[in-house]
Amino acid sequence: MNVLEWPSQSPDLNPIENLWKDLKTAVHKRSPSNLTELELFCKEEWAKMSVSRCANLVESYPKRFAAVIAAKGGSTKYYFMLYEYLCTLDFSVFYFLKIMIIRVMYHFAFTSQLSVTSFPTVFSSSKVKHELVANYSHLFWVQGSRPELQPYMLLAHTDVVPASEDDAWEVPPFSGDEKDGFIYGRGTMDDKGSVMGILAALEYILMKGYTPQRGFYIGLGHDEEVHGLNGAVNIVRLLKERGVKLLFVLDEGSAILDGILKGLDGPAALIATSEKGATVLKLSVSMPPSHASMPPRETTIGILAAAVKRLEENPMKRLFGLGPEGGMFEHLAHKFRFPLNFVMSNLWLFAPLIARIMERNETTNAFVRTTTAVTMFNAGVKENVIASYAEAFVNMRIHSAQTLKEVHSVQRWSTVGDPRVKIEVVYGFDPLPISPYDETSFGFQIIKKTVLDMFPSMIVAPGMCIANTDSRHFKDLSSSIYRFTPAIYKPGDAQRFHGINERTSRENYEGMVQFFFRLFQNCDIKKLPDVSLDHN
Ligand SMILES: CCCCCCCC/C=C\CCCCCCCC(=O)N[C@@H](CCSC)C(=O)O
Repeated sequence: MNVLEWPSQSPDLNPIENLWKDLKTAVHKRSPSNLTELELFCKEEWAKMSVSRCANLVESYPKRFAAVIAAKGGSTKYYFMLYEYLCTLDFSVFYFLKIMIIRVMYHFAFTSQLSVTSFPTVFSSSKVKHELVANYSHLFWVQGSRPELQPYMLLAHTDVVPASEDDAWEVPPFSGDEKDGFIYGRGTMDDKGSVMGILAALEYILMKGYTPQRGFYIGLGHDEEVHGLNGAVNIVRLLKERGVKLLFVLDEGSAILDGILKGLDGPAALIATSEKGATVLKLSVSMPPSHASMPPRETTIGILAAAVKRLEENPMKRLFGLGPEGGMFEHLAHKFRFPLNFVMSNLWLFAPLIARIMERNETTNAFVRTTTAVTMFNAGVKENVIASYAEAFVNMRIHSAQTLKEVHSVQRWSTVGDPRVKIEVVYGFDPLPISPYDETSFGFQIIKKTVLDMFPSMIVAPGMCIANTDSRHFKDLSSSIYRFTPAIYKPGDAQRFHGINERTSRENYEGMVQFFFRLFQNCDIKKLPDVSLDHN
């Protein structure tokens, strides 16, 4: 049998697309007025699909196949007929989002690539220029009607950290399955949710015929989890060559926290104005190998393990209140319950006390200090040979009030403290500058306005990103770099980043699409919101 290859998501060849169309037509005729009705009508109409209709679709397969060959693998009239038909429908936001959710699940389940057919308007609009950078990253330019307005840029990334099916996920990590209102899968939070949210919002706004006044870029990196050295760095290089300066940049890196900061009444949207620096150190110990029956008093493994233990037992000093987290807690102070509201309003006095409370929890500890995480330890080749070499990798995230140089010297001279342990710097960079967040800061105020448009009573405050993002490569293109995803995270969610059961709720995904949809329009407003009317 000859096996023919074609893209996994080729609607021209996929009979299910026609059935989707039938389903949409039938459901649309019944005008569902809420999600429950929509679900019910979908199920009822699906059950009515006839066997003969399916048989016809299978029989017409050779015709569609021939058309795809004639189009040299490109789109055929079959796909565009389907798409044009969909465009004639009067989509409600509800209905549109439902389709987008089906698309995002489909994307997670079946393809690792951005599909032209998932966002047909984006990829066919004359207002949008798309280019591949370093083969796999995507750069979109959405042209505005007023070229004199400075453009802004949205960032997200398509790559993810590994996930193993052996790690007790509730659903397979690359299934994209939905369970109890959550879409599960590696990348749903970090950061394919943002990729899909941005593109879905762009698709929708273009379908609506909205022409933005202010042009904007969208950069989707493919190697953020390994420093963005091919993706983000090359996007920056291209933009620099083209003389682009950005009004602001918005990337992942912070979110709406609900119940994560103890004592805070209600959720808070934290727009990170900076991110920590980082360094990775390699510690290693070498000695000649020997027989396990005559062990030396200390082995490579023992020496290194002791050094690693010293690192864990001697965390870097508390710096709470001396970086942008100080401003964050002062902004939030009045929303804390008594006596925390009083304490938070007087950080000059109470910062050391708060730091001791915050360091007890691993998420809040990250705001207090430069963190130290031993992430890899390799040694030994045979169970009866004394290992000649042991190495450990130490991943540190540098608090804004510290420098890379200072961190290196503390680790070298006081904590590792054993000349037999060789210390090499794998990489390192300083904490990022703090972006402005006063009432004249366009980017910050527009992101804030967009959050408040969606959640009018939300507390919005400047925050700090405790991890690292692609946006750090953009600091020569803009001094206003913000990290924020409009997703609501609750206790337990922080552990899903790079952990198991990464997931996004339907509400978070819908919120993401709505947020970017509104942001595109808010960036066209002529006057910044009057912050004196701000009730936060
Ligand atoms: C790291 C997760 C912390 C979760 C804290 C919860 C509070 C903040 C809420 C949400 C925002 C989290 C955004 C995290 C973005 C993580 C991006 C990332 O993983 N980047 C890599 C980059 C590797 S290159 C050095 C990283 O390891 O930092």
